[in-house]
Amino acid sequence: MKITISLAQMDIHFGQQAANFARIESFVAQAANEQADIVVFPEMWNTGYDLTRFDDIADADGAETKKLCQSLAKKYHIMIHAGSVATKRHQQFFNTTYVFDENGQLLTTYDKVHLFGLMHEDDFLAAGNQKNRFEVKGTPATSVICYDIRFPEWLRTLSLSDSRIIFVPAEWPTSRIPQWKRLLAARAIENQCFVVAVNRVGADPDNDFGGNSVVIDPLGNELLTLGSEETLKTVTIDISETDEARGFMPVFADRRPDLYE
Ligand SMILES: NC(=O)CCC(=O)C(=O)O
Repeated sequence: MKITISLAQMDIHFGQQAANFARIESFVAQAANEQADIVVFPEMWNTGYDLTRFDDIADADGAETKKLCQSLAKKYHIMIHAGSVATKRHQQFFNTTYVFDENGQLLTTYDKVHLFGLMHEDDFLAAGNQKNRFEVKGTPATSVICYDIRFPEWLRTLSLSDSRIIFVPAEWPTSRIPQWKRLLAARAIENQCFVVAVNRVGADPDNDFGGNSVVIDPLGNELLTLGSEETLKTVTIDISETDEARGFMPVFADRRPDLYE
């Protein structure tokens, strides 16, 4: 099975949801024009980390995000991994991923599990506590968000449902891009799967963000690496490479979960 994936490495207007909503159609249209099966956006692309204003600007129950992405998915007949967006539910705020199929149907919802204290998420957001699993052209996949990649036990837990692709939307600062690359490669190698990671570019009042969105194969090779400019790039992956990696070295079968508690 081959899957064509577009990485929408966008800049984000700080706290301006309407402006960010207005920008995504051009990325979706370009991805569809490049025959992509799925287009992937970065973390919290609706507002950025304008945390103190979330009461005014976070998307209530993700309703606006869902309406927009469902209509774009249907219009361009393409799956949309909507990165993540700031959402509001029951008087709490979340950093939430939505994934839509090419008919606009919502396939999964995931709230970021590990909140990132260095960017004050834990002061403003509630943490998620649920796994997620969905399919891209019949291939099992899962999603985490940014800081989650520093928790290999969480990605392993998600991978045990036979995920062959791990998606990672991010707002990862420029100063730690070398760690971003190494962590993502390690997660791909140890889980013997593809990693599709989309970082934002540009800056907010506290950080510069370094792009370097990347698609990594199950052996840790970078198949596509973006620079630090706003852009969309497309690559095709071959899922049979995950079977080859797992057949050659049966890491999942060799696990000793009885010793891991
Ligand atoms: N938005 C984030 O979760 C950033 C995580 C990060 O920068 C890290 O170093 O981890």
